[in-house]
Amino acid sequence: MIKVSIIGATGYTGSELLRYLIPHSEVELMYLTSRSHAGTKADSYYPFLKGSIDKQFSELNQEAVFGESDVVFICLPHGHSMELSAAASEYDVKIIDLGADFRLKNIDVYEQTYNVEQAAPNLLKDFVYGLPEKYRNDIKNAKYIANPGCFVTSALLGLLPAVSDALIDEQSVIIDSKTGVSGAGRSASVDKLLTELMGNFKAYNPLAHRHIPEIEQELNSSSKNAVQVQFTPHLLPAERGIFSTIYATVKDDITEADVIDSYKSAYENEPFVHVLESGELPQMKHVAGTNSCQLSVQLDERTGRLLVLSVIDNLGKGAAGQAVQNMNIMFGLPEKSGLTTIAMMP
Ligand SMILES: NC(=O)C1=CN([C@@H]2O[C@H](COP(=O)(O)OP(=O)(O)OC[C@H]3O[C@@H](n4cnc5c(N)ncnc54)[C@H](OP(=O)(O)O)[C@@H]3O)[C@@H](O)[C@H]2O)C=CC1
Ligand SMILES: CC(=O)N[C@@H](CCC(=O)OP(=O)(O)O)C(=O)O
Repeated sequence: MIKVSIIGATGYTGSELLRYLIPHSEVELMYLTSRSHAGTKADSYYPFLKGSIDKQFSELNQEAVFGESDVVFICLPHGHSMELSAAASEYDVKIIDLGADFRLKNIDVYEQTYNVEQAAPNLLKDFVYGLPEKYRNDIKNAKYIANPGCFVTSALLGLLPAVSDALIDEQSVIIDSKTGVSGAGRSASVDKLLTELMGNFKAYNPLAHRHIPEIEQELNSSSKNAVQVQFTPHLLPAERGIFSTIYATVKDDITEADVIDSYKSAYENEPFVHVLESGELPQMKHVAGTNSCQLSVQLDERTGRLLVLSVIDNLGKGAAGQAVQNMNIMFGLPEKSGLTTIAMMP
């Protein structure tokens, strides 16, 4: 059994991890840490876990958590993983960080984007970017994983085949994303109230969202030419889900058959990425609560633009599901272990 602990278990990604890890046949849960609810039973804090778990949250005791676990998921706000990972490096324990502290390889870019100092620069080279569809072989041998951002996952899965196979003008990419509100975490702010969200729809952080450098880092490392993206996120009155509508101009002579071949061959052996058939369109509900990504890929012959619709659950493939997929790969388990949930319909 793999001994697993979660730091920051009371948040949305922490509770989503529990939903995947409790039924996982190879996992033994060790410590679930919380500053604010140490001593509270997990199924009192989260009654949806009644009958599924008999554990309580505890304060973070680094010696116990890092000393007794095989792998620790860090589910804290950005900026908190650097010091913790440095402390963990004294122990024989793997780390999967769901935050952004080790995703950006360029220290200046990280510090400008997140407005904090990179306090553990020596560990950066040891963190593998946790997108299995791109880095599966590196993940197998990794000690530390930087789990990708949620918007970034939807954008990369929607664009990597086109960029790697040089099908599109690399400067023409537009990513128009919509997210459910759980992407912002569990601590409420006024703009996340039901009264502000219901019947409403709005953009935020246009031109400057913190996921832009992460998307460009990963597209550029798969491209011969420099890639630049225009990315605008929007907030939906929904609990979870990301729907990214992606446009890019195709290069001369590229046909729809080239595009479809590229995506089908990139993902034919991927357990969680599904390229839809012609005429099928993805919906957020069809991946809700799962680790799946559904992609619709079309070429508009009239405008010469590729249109990709990429749908994930921000808490699934965008966070906890992908983190469990990475754990499975790191420990040599079947990749779908604990991740076989099917979305609910209706
Ligand atoms: N929500 C999403 O869809 C996604 C989130 N992520 C990333 O995952 C990480 C966790 O996100 P999420 O679960 O949504 O966040 P939440 O805000 O829901 O939970 C974070 C938890 O961390 C603890 N915490 C909060 N502030 C601090 C602090 N200053 N010091 C120590 N602990 C703190 C809190 O637990 P307590 O007070 O009990 O200690 C809280 O429950 C973030 O880095 C986020 O950006 C990544 C992809 C998607
Ligand atoms: C609705 C909302 O606010 N979503 C968050 C993105 C989700 C997130 O947690 O960011 P990471 O994936 O980088 O960790 C945002 O736009 O900043």
